[in-house]
Amino acid sequence: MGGRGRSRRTQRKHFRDGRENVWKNNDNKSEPQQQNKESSNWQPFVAENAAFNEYYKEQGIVRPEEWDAFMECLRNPLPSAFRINSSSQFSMDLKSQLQDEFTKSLQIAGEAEGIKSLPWYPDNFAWQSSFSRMQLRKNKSLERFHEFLKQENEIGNITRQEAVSMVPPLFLDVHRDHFVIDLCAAPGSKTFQLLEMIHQASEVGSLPSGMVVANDVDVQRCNLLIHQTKRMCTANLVVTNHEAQHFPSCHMKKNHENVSELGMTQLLFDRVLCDVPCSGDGTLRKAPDIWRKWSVGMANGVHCLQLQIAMRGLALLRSGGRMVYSTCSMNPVENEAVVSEILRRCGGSVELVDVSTELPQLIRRPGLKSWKVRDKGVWLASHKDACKHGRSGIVPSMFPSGQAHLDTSDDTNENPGAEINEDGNSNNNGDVDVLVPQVSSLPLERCMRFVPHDQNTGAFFVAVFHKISQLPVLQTKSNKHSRERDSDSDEKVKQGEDKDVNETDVSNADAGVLVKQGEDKDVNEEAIPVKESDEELLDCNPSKKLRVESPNKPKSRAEKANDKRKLQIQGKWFGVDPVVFFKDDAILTGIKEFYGIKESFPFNHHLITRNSDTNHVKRIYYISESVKNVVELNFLAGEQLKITSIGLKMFERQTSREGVSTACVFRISSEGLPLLLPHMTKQIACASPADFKHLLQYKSIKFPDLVDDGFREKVSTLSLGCCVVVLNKDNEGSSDPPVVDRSTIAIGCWKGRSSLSVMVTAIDCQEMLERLLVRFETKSGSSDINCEEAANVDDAQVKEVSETVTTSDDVEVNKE
Ligand SMILES: C[S@@+](CC[C@H](N)C(=O)[O-])C[C@H]1O[C@@H](n2cnc3c(N)ncnc32)[C@H](O)[C@@H]1O
Repeated sequence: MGGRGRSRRTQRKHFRDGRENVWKNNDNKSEPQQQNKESSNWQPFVAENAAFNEYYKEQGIVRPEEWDAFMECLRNPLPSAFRINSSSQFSMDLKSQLQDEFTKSLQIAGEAEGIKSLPWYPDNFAWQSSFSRMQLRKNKSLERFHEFLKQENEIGNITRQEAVSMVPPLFLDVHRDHFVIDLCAAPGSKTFQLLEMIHQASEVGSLPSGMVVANDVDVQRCNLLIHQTKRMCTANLVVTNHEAQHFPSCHMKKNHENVSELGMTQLLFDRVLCDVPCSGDGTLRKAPDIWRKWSVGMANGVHCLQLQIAMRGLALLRSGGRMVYSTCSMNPVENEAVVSEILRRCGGSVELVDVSTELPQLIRRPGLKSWKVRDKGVWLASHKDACKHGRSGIVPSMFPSGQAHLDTSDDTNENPGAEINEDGNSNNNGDVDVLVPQVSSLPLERCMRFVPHDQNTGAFFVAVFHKISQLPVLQTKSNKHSRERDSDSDEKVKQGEDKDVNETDVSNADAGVLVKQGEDKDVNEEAIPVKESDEELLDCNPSKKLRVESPNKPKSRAEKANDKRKLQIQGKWFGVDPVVFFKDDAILTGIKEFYGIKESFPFNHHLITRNSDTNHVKRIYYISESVKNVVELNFLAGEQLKITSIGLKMFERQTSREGVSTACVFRISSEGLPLLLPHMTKQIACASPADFKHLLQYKSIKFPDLVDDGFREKVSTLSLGCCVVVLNKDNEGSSDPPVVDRSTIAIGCWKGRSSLSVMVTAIDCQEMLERLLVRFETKSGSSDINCEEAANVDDAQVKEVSETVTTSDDVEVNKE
C-alpha cells in the first residue's frame, strides 16, 4: 500500500548546512566550482594537513607504498550511495528501474558504470553511483536521476547513505524477533536499516515480534532521527533521549506482582549498536572542512566517552547477544584502544567475534595491534610517558597494553621519557617505550578497518562483540570519588526520586571495575575497593546528571502560568509529553464500529497518545506487542525512559470544512493504513484504474465524474467521513471487502456530501502515479491507468480538496 512517509526538508536543513555542501568551497579541481569567489568570506578548502599526515604515517594505518593512493582517494569527493528500503512495497519496482533504466542511461560513454549495486550488500538493495552529491546537484544530465533519488528518499523508498555506513548493522545479524538498541542513533540511517531488518518478510497486516530503541543525547538530532524513521511507518520503534553511557536499566522491582504477566523484568537487548560519536576523519571525503580542523586532540578527547558508551551497551546486552562498536574515524585511540579496554574490563564474559567469513565480498583490513598516542605534539608510547609529561588527559586505556603507570613520584626528573617532538625529531633519552611501541596480545586483527581506496568509500571501523555471560560485577567504590557520587545519589533520593537501579548502574558502568564474576549477582550488592587507575578513567569524562522532574519541587511562576499545558507535563520528564495508554472505550468502540475492525486485530491495549487529557486527544498511535511490553515495563520501573517518539500514527482527529458530520471523527492516517487495512471490513471501496488515477491527479472528484458505475455506487453506500479507496488492479469484480496482499495499493480518502477527496500528501500522490504508470505500462503496453479519461474531467470541475487534510509534514515528535 502506498502512502509512506510525511516529510519536509526544513528539519534537515540545518544539519545539512552543517555537514554537507562543504565541497562547494573546495578548491579541489575534481569538482566544478560553483561558488561565487567574489564573496568576501570565501575560503578554499585545502585538502592537506601536515599533522594528519605525520600522525597516520607514524601509526602505519596503510603501508608506506599505499600512502599516495590513500591520500589521493581521500581528496576526492565521495560517490553518493543509497539503499532501497527492502520493506517498501515498491522495492522490486525500484530495483528494476535502477537495473533497466538508470544503469543504461547513466553509463558514461566508454567509461565505468554510472551506478552499480554494491556486491557485498544482500539482495542488490544497496547502490553506489559514480557521482558525488555536488555533481548530482549541478550536472544537468543527471537531473532526472537526482530527482528520482530525492523523491524516493523523501517517501522512504530509499535511504541515501554512505556505503561504509551501511556496514555496522549488517554485522549485527538482526532477526525479526530481536530487541535492538541503537545507542547513538541520530540522524538515523542505521536505525532505518535496523528497522528494515526487523520488518523483513513481514506478512501484510502483521508486525514482527522484535523492536528497536533508537537513542540520541542531542535533542535537535533526535528530531532528525524521528523525521528519518517516520518514513519507515513502523509501530516497533521507540525513540529516546538519554546520554547513552547513562541509558537507564529500566527494570522493575523484584517480586513485583506483574512480573509474570509481562514476561520480562528488565529491558535487555539481543542486539546493541554503538555507532559512537567520534572525531569523524573517515568522513573527510564528504566533509572536507575536517582537513582544516583535524588535530590529534579530537580523538583523544572522545576516547573515554566512547568507552563508557560501549561498556553501557554491553551492560544492556543479553548474554548470548551481539554488539557492534563502530566509528567513522581512522584513529586507533578511538578504535582498537576502546576495543582492547572493553576486552580487558569484561574478562572472559565478552569476546571479539571473528567475522572474516561474513560478507566475503566486502573488502576489509584487520585491526591494528600496535599504535602510539600523541598529545600536544609529543609521541607517547606508554602511559608511563604520559605521566612523566604530566598529561592528565591521557589515560592508560589509550595504549595497547592498557596498563597504568601509577608511580610518578620519583622518576619524573630522573627519566623524563622518550618522545618525538613536534618537528618529528627524536628526543629519545634511551627509554625503549617509544622506539618499540607496545604490541597488544589481544585478537585485534578481528576488528575491521575500511579504508577509502579499497572500494572507493569513506573510512570506517567496526568491531563485533559476543556477550558470553553476565559482565563481571561492577562495583560501587569505597574511596572519595565514590562518596561524592553517593552523595549525589542521596540528594536525588531526598528529592523524592526512588533510588533506582539506573543511577547505581550508571556509576558502576562508569567505573567499569573488574571483580570476580558472580552468577545472578545484582550490580548493587557488593562493594569492593577499586584501584586508583580505574578512578582516573572514570573521571576522565564526567557526565551530566539525568534531568528528572522532582514532584516536590516548588513551581516556578512560568510553570504556574502554564496551567493549560499542565496535563501535558505530568510525565516524569520535563518538556516531553507523557506516554498514555488510550483507553476511552466510547471512542475506541466508535472507531472499531465505523471501520469494521475485526476482533482478531490486537487493538485496545495497543493504542497510546501523548496527552493525559483524553478529551482533547488529536492523534492516536499504534504500538506493537513488543513496544507495548516495553512501555508497561517502563511504567512499572518508574518511567525510566525519556521517550520522545513512539509507535505509528494510526488515527488523527479530523474536522470538515464542509461541516459534514461524520460518525467517527478519527480518520486513518496514511502511515497506519497499510497495517490496518487487512483488518478492516467497512468504509472500503475498490476503484477502477481510471478512477484511481483521477483521484491521484485531481485530489478531489465530484461523484458524477467518477468513471466507473460500480465504484460510484459503492461510494454512495459509504458513511460520510474517512474511507479507503483500493485500486482494483485487474479491473475485474473484487470481493467486498477486498482481499489485501503485499501488492495492494490503497489510499485514505474523505467522502464529503458531493465529492470524494484524497487524504494523501502531494508527493505521495505523485509517487504512486509514477509507479502505477510504470507497472501498468509494463504489463499491457497500453493500460487503463494510462488512459486519457482524465482529459474528460474538466479541470474547472475539479475543485480543491474541500476538507481539511491535516498532514503534519514536519518532524512530529509525538506531541499533542
Ligand atoms: C556517529 S553519529 C551517529 C550516526 C548514526 N548512527 C547514523 O547512522 O545515522 C553519533 C551520534 O552520537 C550522538 N551522541 C553524542 N554523544 C552522545 C552520548 N553521550 N549519548 C548518546 N548519543 C550521543 C550524537 O548526537 C550523534 O548523533
